[in-house]
Formats: sequence, structure tokens, C-alpha cells
Amino acid sequence: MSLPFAAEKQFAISAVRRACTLTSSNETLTKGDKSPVTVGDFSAQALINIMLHHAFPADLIVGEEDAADLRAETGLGLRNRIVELANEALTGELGQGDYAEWGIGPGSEQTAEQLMDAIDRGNYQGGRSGRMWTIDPIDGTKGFLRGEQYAVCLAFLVDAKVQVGVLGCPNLPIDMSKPDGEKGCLFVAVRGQGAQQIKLSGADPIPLSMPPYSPSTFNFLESVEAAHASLSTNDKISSLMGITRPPIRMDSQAKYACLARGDGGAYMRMPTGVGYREKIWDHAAGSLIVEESGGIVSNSRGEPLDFGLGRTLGENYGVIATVKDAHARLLEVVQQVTAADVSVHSKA
Ligand SMILES: Nc1ncnc2c1ncn2[C@@H]1O[C@H](COP(=O)(O)O)[C@@H](O)[C@H]1OP(=O)(O)O
Ligand SMILES: [Mg+2]
Ligand SMILES: [Mg+2]
Ligand SMILES: [Mg+2]
Repeated sequence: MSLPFAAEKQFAISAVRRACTLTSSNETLTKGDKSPVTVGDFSAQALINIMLHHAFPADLIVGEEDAADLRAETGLGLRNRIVELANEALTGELGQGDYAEWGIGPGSEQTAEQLMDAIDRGNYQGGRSGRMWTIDPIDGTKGFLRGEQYAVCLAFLVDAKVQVGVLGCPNLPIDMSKPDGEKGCLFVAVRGQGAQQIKLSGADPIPLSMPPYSPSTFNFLESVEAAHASLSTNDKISSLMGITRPPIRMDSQAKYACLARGDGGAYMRMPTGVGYREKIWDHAAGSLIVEESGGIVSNSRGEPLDFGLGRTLGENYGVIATVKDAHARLLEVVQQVTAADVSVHSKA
């Protein structure tokens, strides 16, 4: 008998690996919320949604992107590039663990209309019950555009609980002590079955386990973009905790992956107080990878993240994640700082 969610795990690895092959183009469009989106974001979501539609036709999808801008005349130039890129990825040769039944391999081309419909299948509003997938085709688009860290993120949830999480990090060194060495990692977790790092090429699985808390090496993993998280709140927490190592600034859920493998002590995402709500696709896969590596993920009140509220995590109390034996200590300091700072309590 196979382990629970073996099929979903195998699928998610295959889909994320394939999507990682096409996130190399950076032609950009600016979305309504002023954030950038590239042809890579659209084609990766189209690819994953087409594969999902073939593999698990009844499952619902919460995806970051939608095709409204592409359907508008102004998006035509990008649309042609997306059709080209997505089809290149769809029709690529089958590798180990890939199945033609998932709508991939030679001869699997789709029309522009079919690809836009596929992108829009990610429009599920989310909820508390049933099977659902959540996709961030490129997380950390700003990092991607800077040639730095980004991640292709896919998670599978049942009744609002993440069961499978996969992150593809094409620019992340396999070993942080060799920053100029081989790059390209895949992180995989299944609830109750642990987490692993695999090379993007598919080789060398390594089980992940976070090292115990050590005050002399403890530090924060935080955003590069000051608009995404309050770096000044982190500074206050850091000084109160007596942290001496500087924070590691990195875009995307690659931060969760780094935490899971022991590169950094805590993932810190304190709200900026402008009313932004965190999206489920920005935390689902990464949080499971951290939990399955021995960490705890919560908001700044110590409550677990709730993936059953819809497309967002609801009112924003931030996200903190660290190894089990450091969480209570970190939370205490976080609460000391937030109690003194009204901006982190502002309602969204
Ligand atoms: N104003 C904002 N506040 C917090 N997060 C944001 C904001 N705007 C975009 N994001 C999302 O924050 C995440 C990256 O944050 P960081 O890399 O700093 O951890 C991304 O998911 C990014 O979306 P996107 O997926 O479009 O890149
Ligand atoms: Mg985006
Ligand atoms: Mg994102
Ligand atoms: Mg994104």
C-alpha cells in the first residue's frame, strides 16, 4: 500500500519542476495592485493548472494570477509570448515520474484561449472543506526580476489543512556554504512524512531537520522589500532577543526553505500596518515544509495560520516561524514589541 497522498506528492513534484523550466523570461506587466507580473507567472500558472485539470479534474484551485489583463487588447504582445512559453513547457519530453495523462509531453500544445481558461481555473475563492490546491507560480516576482531568489509554490490542502507542499527554487544554492556552487533546489513535504530537499535535477534527496536553538547563531530571515514586512519591527525584536547575527534578506518562500534546512533561525514577517492581507499561496507550501522539518509556524499571537478563510489568511497578525524549542521564547519577545506598537494591530 502506498503512503497517504503519494499521488499528490508525485504530481506536485513533477508540476513544480516543469514550471521551473519556464520561469526564465522576465517580460513584465503591472497589475492593478501595482505589483509586477511576468510572462513567467502566467505561463507557469497555465501549465500547472492544465496538469491539475488532467490529473485531479475535480479539485479546486486557488491561484494568484488571472487572465483578465491578457484577455484585454493591451496584453496581446505578452499573450503571444505566454502561449509560446507555456507550450514549450507543456510539450517538453517526459522525465522520470511524469505521465502523458497529465496533459504533458510531445503533442500537448494548447491554444491561447485554452491557456487563458486554464489560468482562470485558479479563481476558486477558497474555503474550509474539501480538496484544494493553491499555487503561486512565481513567488517573489521582485526577486525574480532582480535575478535573485524566487520560488514556484504548490500546495495541496484537505479541509483547509496543508497535506503536501512543494517549493521550487531555481536560483537557490544547494549548499549555502557554497554560494557560487550548483543552484536549483526542490523542497517537498507531506504531513506526517517529513520534508526533503531534492536537486531540481531530481537527484540527491536530503531529509530536512532544523538544528536546535542556539543563541550564538540565531538570526532572522526577512523580506528584501520593506513594503512587504516591517523590517523595523524585526530590528526591535532582534535587539530585545539579544540577536547578534545580522538578518538574511531574501525574497519569496525560499526563506521558509532556508529555515527548514538550518540556514537562518526564524522566518519573520511582521505586518507593515497598511492593511495588506497575506495570501494563502504565499505560506501554504513553506509552512508545511518548516513544520515537517521540526518548526512551528504561527501568527504574532501564537495562533496557527488558518488556510480555511478564503484566498487570504484574514486579518494580518504577521507570520513567525522557528524551530520548536525557540518558538515560545521568540513569541514572548514578539508580543512585548507588538504590545508597544499599535501599528501592528491595525485592522485590515
Ligand atoms: N504590500 C505587500 N505586503 C506584503 N506582501 C506583499 C505585498 N505585495 C506583494 N506581496 C507579496 O509578498 C510576497 C513576497 O514577499 P517577500 O519576498 O518579501 O517575502 C510575494 O508573495 C508578493 O507577491 P508576488 O508573489 O507577486 O511576488
Ligand atoms: Mg504577484
Ligand atoms: Mg507570492
Ligand atoms: Mg506570485
